[in-house]
Amino acid sequence: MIEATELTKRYGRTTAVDRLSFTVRPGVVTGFLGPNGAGKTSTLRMVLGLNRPCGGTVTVDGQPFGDHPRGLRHVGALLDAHDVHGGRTARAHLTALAAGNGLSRRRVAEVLAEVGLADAAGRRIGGFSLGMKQRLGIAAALLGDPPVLLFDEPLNGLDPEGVRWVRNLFRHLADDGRTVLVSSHLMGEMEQTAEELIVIGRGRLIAAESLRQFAARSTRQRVRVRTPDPDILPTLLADAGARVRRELDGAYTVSGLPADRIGELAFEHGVRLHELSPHAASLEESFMQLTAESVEYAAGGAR
Ligand SMILES: Nc1ncnc2c1ncn2[C@@H]1O[C@H](COP(=O)(O)OP(=O)(O)OP(=O)(O)O)[C@@H](O)[C@H]1O
Repeated sequence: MIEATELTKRYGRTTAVDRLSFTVRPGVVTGFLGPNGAGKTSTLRMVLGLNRPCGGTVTVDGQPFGDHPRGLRHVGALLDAHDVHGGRTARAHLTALAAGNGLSRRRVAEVLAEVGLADAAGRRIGGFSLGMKQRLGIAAALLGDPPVLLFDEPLNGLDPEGVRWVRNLFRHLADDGRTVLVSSHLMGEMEQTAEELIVIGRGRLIAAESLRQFAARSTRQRVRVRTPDPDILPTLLADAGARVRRELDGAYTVSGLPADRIGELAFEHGVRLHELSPHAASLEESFMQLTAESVEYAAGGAR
């Protein structure tokens, strides 16, 4: 279990993590979500004791990570897949890590096979694709067979087969009773990966709940309407409290009124409709709405 309490990190005048409190439970995959610059990496680095918090605490199974004598056997982490010595082979890289943590060479061979890099074990990492580096980083995280695993943007650079493999791996690790925390800036990536979510923006907690709860809370309906009487309908809907946006193809996207009410209003006023179709907002859209306020750099310039 990972527990953060009022965790805070400032870099000069930038507050990267702002009194953040959350709990990550074992046995489920937890997605750590936030737009670019939200403070995910800073938080993970504090969990691992690589950065010192300016305030608050974070513990892994009740202790600050630095106090755990077992290192890689307790927490495995993939932070930056590029942070490896390109001149080394995959096997040499993992063997050095294993030696530093009292782990066997046999374990190196096992994890190389587990991540699908057995055939590339003797190749220099400098020639690896990003996807292969991600696999190597995951192998390093698994090396000590730890009960707690952290992955920072592990799906970056993976092809669809790789993404499916990683999702299955995370699910199996969680099913074994491990604590698995996976960061991403894309809700779409987490939709099929995580059961629990911790959503942050500008270093602050926005939501901590199950994916199902998040979906139920944030799904908003929009209705697409087409009419050959465009002079009447938009005003009618706006007067009834809806927000109406005209699309490039001439249709209207209406939010704030259910489809049946729109149909009734049109009928009552003799407006012909050629289309009336409700659409649930995707989780990605809901996430974007929820975090819109906290996006550090939005299109159109920094805020
Ligand atoms: N070493 C540092 N020195 C100064 N500012 C930093 C440093 N590390 C991070 N920051 C700033 O802290 C904020 C949070 O960054 P962080 O990398 O933790 O976010 P993130 O959610 O991981 O973002 P991304 O998805 O872009 O990796 C950003 O404003 C970033 O510019």
